[in-house]
Amino acid sequence: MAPMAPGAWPLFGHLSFFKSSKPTHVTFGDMVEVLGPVFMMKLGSYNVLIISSQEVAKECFTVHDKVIDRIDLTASKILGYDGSFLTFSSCGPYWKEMRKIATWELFSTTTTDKFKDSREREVDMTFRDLYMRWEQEGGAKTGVLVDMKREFQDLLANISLMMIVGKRYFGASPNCEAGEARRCGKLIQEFFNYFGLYLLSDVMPSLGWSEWKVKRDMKRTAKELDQVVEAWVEEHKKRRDDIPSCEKHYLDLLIEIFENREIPGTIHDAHTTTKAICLNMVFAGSEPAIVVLVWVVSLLVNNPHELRKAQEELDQKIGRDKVVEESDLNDLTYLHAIVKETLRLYPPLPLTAYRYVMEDFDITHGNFHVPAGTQVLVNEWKVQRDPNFWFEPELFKPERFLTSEKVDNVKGMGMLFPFGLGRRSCPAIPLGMRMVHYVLARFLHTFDLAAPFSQDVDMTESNGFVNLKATPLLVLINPRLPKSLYHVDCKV
Ligand code: HEM
Repeated sequence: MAPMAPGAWPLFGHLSFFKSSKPTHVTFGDMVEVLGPVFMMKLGSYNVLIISSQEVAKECFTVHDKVIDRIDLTASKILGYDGSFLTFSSCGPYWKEMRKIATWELFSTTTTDKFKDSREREVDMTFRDLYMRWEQEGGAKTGVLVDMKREFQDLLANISLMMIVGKRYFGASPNCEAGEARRCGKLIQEFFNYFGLYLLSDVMPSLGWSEWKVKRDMKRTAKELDQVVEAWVEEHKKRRDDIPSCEKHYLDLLIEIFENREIPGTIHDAHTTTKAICLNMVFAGSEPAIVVLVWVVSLLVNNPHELRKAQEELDQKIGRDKVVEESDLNDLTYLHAIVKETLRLYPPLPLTAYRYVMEDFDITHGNFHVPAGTQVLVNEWKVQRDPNFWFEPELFKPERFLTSEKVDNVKGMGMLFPFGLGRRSCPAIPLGMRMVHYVLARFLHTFDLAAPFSQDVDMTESNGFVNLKATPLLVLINPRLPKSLYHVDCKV
C-alpha cells in the first residue's frame, strides 16, 4: 500500500485538511516532499489515494479506468434528481447513453457553433456597460476601476443560462422581472454552494444523521429549484412550434432528444430526465470558465510583457476597426498559449475528484496495491508544476506552448489535463474552450488593463471544489477601440 499520511484523527481521519483555509491541493502538494507522489489519506471511513505523478495518474485512468467509478454524493441525490446528472451518475448504461448524447450531440463543435449569438450578445452587453461606466466617470486617462471577478462571474453565468434556457438572471440587465432574477440567481448560487460542501454523510455515513438540518435545507432548495426548472421546460414546450431553429436553446434540444429516445437504465420519465440534464448543464457550464478567466487576467496584469504581446497579436490579426468574432479565434496562437499556461498553473478543478475503486489493482509495476473501496484524487495542480516535466514550473511562460508539440494537448494525452482524465473527463471541451478564448480575446482587444496603485494582483487561491481566486480582481480598464464598437447607441 502507498504510505499513509501522518496526523489522522480517530474517526475523522484527515478531514480537517479538506476543510482548512489553505487550499487542499497546496497542502497535499507540500506533503509530496515527505511522502512521495503517491500516498494515502483517511477521509472519515475511507482511504483516499492522492496521486501527484503524471505517469501514475495516466496509469490509473487508462489501464484501470474500467474499475473506477463515481462516488455517490448526498448533494447529487438530493439536488441532482436522485443521481441523474451525467456528472455524478455511476458508469452504467444510463451514464453511457448520456455520455454519448453529450459528446456527439450537445457539445460537438457544430452544436457549439449554434449558440454563438448568445455568447456574442452577452459579451457586447457587458462590455458596453463597462464602457458606459468609464464614460460616466469622465473618461479618465488612468481608467475606471472594476472588479473583473464579479464581471466575469455575471457574464459567464449569463452566457451559460442564455445558451441553455434563454434567461439572464445576473448583473444589471436581467431579461425578466428583477424579483424573479434575484430569486433564481440566489437559488442557483445556493445550489453551487451545496456541491462544494464536504458532508459527513459522504465520508462517515454512520454520522450522516447529524446533518439533518443541512439536508432539510438542501431539500428545500431542490424543491424550489425544481419549480424554476419546471417553468423553463413548460415555457420551452409551449413555444417550440413558434420559434425558428436559430432561436432555440439547449433546453429545446434536450426536450427533443428525450421525447424521442429510450434511455437505458433511467430511473425517471423523459420530462424529469430533461430537467436533470438541463440543471446539470447549469451546474457544470460556467464555474470552470470563470475560474480560468479570472486567473488569466490576473496573470496578464502581473506580466505586462505577455499582456502587450497578446494585444499586439489581436491588433495584427483583427485590427482595431472591428470586434473579434469567434471565427477569428483560430488565428490567435499566442492567446491560445496564454490560456494553456493558465490552465497549467491554475487548473480550475485542482483535485480531480469523486472517484472510487470498485476492484483491487496494483500500480507502479506492483509497488502499490490499491484495494477496492479506495477513493482516488489526482492533484492536477501539483502534477502540472512538476519540475521533472516543466522548465521553471512556477513561472508564467506562455511561450512554452509555442515550441513543444508534446505538451500541447489539453485532452489528457499530453502533459496537461485540466479537463480530467479517462472516461469521466469533460465531454464539453469545445464549448468550454470556446467560451474562454472568445471572452478573453474580446476583453483584451476591447480594453487596456493595469493594476491599480501599481501593485501586483493578489494571487491567493480559495479552498474549494474549484480554485477561484480568493480576493476580488481589481483592475483599471481603458477602452482601446472606437466608440461605435461598444454598441452604446444600440440595444443589444
Ligand atoms: C473551461 C471550462 C471547463 C473545464 C476546465 C472543465 C473541467 C472538467 C473536469 C476536470 C471534469 C472531470 C472531473 C472528473 O474527472 O471527475 C469535467 C467533467 C464534466 N464537465 Fe467540464 N469543464 C469545463 C466546461 C464544461 C462545460 C461548459 C460543460 C457543460 C455545459 C461541462 C460539462 C461537464 C460534464 C457533464 C462533466 C462530467 C462528465 C462525466 O462524468 O462523464 N464542462 N469538466
